[in-house]
Amino acid sequence: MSFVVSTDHLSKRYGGTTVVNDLNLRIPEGCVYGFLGPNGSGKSTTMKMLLSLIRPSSGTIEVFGEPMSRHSRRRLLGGIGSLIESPPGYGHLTGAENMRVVQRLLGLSDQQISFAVDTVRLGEQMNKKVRNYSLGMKQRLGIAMALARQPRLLILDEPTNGLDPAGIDEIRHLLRRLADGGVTVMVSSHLLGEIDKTANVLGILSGGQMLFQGTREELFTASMPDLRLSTADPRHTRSLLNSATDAHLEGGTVRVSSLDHAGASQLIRDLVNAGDEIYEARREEQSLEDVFMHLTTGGGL
Ligand SMILES: Nc1ncnc2c1ncn2[C@@H]1O[C@H](COP(=O)(O)OP(=O)(O)OP(=O)(O)O)[C@@H](O)[C@H]1O
Repeated sequence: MSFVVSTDHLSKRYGGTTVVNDLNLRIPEGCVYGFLGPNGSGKSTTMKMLLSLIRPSSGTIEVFGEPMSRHSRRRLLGGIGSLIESPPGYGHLTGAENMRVVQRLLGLSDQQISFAVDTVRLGEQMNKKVRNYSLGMKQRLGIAMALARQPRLLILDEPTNGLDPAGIDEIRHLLRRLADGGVTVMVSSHLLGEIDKTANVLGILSGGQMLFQGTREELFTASMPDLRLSTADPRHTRSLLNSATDAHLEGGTVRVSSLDHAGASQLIRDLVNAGDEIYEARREEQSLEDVFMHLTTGGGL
C-alpha cells in the first residue's frame, strides 16, 4: 500500500513534557483519515509538525514517499493544502477578494480558483464580506483557499468545530467528495460522531500516543464487545466464574468483558460443565462512540 504520509517515532517535547510520543502515522492514498482524540491529546501539534510549522523533537516524516528534509520541504509542502486553527480570510474583504489574494500569492489560474469555490459550493456567497459569513461559510472558504492549489493532501484541524449539525453534515459530504476525487484528506476532531461515517481510516490519539490506527472494521474487531449471559441464577453464575474474570451483574444478567472468541467458548463450556443453566449468550452491540470513549478514558485495546 502506498502512504501519502508516514512518520516514524515522531515525537514532540516541550521542556520535560512529551506532547506527541513516538507516533507512527500511516495515511493511505485517497482515504479520509480521521485523526481523533480528546482536547490536548496532541492532534494539532502533530499536524503542525507535518506542515513544518513546528519542528519535531525526534523522529522522521515522509510525505508522498519522500523524506521531509530541509531540501525537500518547500516542494513537498506545495502539494499540501491545510486549514489549521481558526479559518483564514480577511473579514473586510469579500469571499471573491480573499480568493484573489490567494490566487496572486500562489500564482494560480482562474480555473483553479473557480474549481475550489465550486467544490465548497460557495459560489453565491462570493460577493459578501467575509465578516458577514456564518462560521460554516468561513470554514468552507478556508477549505477553498486550501484547495485552490489542487493539493494531493489536505490537512484540516477540527474543521467542524463550532458548526451546527447542518454545517457539520455539509463538511462531511465535502470531505467525501474530495476523497472520491482523489485527494487524501487528514481531518482531526475530538468528537468521533463528527467524522465517524466520513473517515474510512482512523487514528486515535490519547495523551500524545496512538491507541489505535486502522479501519473502522479493524477497530470493532480489536475491541471485542462484552459478552452478556442470561442464566437461571445470575448471582450463582457469577460465583462460578474464576475471580480473575472481569465480570459483573447487570440488569439480571452477567456481563463479561475482555474475552475473545476462544475465551468466551471456554467460559460457556466451564459453566455448562458446572451445571449452570444458560438461556442466552450474546455480544453487546457497541457504537464506535463507545469504543472511542473506552479507549480514550484508559481502557486501551
Ligand atoms: N508551545 C507549547 N508549549 C508547551 N506546551 C504546548 C505547546 N503547544 C501545545 N502544548 C501542549 O501540548 C498538548 C497537546 O496540544 P495540542 O494542541 O496538540 O492538542 P490537540 O489534541 O490538538 O487539542 P485541541 O483539540 O484542544 O487543540 C497540550 O497539553 C498543550 O497544552
